[in-house]
Amino acid sequence: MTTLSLYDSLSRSLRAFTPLDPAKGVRVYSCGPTVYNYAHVGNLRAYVFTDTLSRVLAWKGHDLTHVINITDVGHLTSDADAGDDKMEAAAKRAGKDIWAIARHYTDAFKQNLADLNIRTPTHLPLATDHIAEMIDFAAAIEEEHCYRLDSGLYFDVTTVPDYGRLARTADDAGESRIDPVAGKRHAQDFAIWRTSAPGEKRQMEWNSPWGRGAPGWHLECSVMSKKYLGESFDIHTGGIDHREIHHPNEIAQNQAHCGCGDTGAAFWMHNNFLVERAGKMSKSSGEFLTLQSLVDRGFHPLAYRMLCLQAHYRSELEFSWDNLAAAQVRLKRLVQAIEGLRARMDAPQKGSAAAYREQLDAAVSEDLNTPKALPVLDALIADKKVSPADRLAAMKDFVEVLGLPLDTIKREDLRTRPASATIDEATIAERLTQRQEARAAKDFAASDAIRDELAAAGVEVMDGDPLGWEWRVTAG
Ligand SMILES: Nc1ncnc2c1ncn2[C@@H]1O[C@H](COP(=O)(O)OP(=O)(O)OP(=O)(O)O)[C@@H](O)[C@H]1O
Ligand SMILES: [Zn+2]
Repeated sequence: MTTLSLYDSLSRSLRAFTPLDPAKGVRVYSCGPTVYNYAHVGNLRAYVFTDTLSRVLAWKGHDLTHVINITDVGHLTSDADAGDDKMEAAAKRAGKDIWAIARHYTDAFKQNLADLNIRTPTHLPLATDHIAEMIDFAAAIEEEHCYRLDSGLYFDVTTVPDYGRLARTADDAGESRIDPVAGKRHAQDFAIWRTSAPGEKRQMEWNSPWGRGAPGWHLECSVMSKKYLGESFDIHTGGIDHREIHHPNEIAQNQAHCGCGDTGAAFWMHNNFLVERAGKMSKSSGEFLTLQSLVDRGFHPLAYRMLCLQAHYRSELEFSWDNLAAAQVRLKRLVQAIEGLRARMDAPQKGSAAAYREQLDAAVSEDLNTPKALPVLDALIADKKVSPADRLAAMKDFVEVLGLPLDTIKREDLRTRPASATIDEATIAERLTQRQEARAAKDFAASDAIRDELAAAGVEVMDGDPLGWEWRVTAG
């Protein structure tokens, strides 16, 4: 197979990937969701990306350990040291038990992963299950790297070499984004333990050598990556917002803890944003799209996966309903073509499909270039010089690598009804049969009446549709 090259944000270059310690397989850590709300589809782009990464690694024969953590404490409303804990703020707003909120959104996140055919990571650890280890980690670096303030234990970023090398904004403009905390030695110093203010009522707090309080968000990832993957592991991922503050701070803690220059991961990889016309999709800004809201509009979750795969993970991707609809059509065309191949399995053997596997390998080995791999799949499915059976066999590699379950998904699965539709599939099928009968009997008044009835229920009849779709829902 071709050597895999991956873009490392720290060296700002494409580098050939080889496992740090082949005996340990490949170890990957991905910053997980903050479970104070549903993940928006932008957040989910980050996990489609990590899933592509882990699928490519597994396909190339690596034994993978993948961690996605659940941030159920510590992430403040600003990535810098200011604001409320996002979890506490959400619980207060909803007047609910914070643990119930965390559980609810964690379950919803797991469902999102399943719906997008994202492989279940090896570990999905909760930050709140690792408080004792976080306290140990902080205690171990306290003397040489930290100082105490009334508001908590702070990390002095000048105690490690090259702080902020990862960030693109480690200049004056960047620093100004960090809100001041009284007494901090340097603007970029950050809390690794936040002590509850006198009179502050937190639902989640723990005793520590620095008073009752909660861990800092950056500390969690250093502790959980070290626990599940070791002090040095292969790849750390996150969205590009993490390149600026969260990951530089994780790196600083890792360097402090190992007492060496090691940043923790051999590769630091970042996916670009899903944006809307108005800008980055963001949970904190209030309005955002969940996977369920796409389903409610009649889209299959895998249409969203297809949309993600059509863009390179390091490019910005613009979300629009038209783009999503086009991705769903592309998926439908593939599924329809594959159903056609399945009907012709006894056709005689012809040329070989081996070249397609090589082209797939070449595309994804080039920093996971999925937009380049998709046309290879189209070409394979359409190649009349290869027998249908061989095309279907060769397709399995694409299924594995791209995570589109083309071997099991059916056309009907892709015909999702919007939640607002007032009619079910069986009724639609029944009406369409009656309409065909009316047309056969040249009773066009009856046939038109049925079409109008369906239109009123949000279903458009598609006569002569080349995809053989018969009907579709009108955007509801
Ligand atoms: N619009 C986006 N496009 C792609 N990835 C994103 C986007 N927004 C956030 N991410 C990534 O999603 C992952 C989960 O982030 P997390 O749940 O902590 O988001 P958040 O900071 O609470 O949400 P937001 O930034 O939307 O307020 C992170 O890797 C983050 O970098
Ligand atoms: Zn993290």
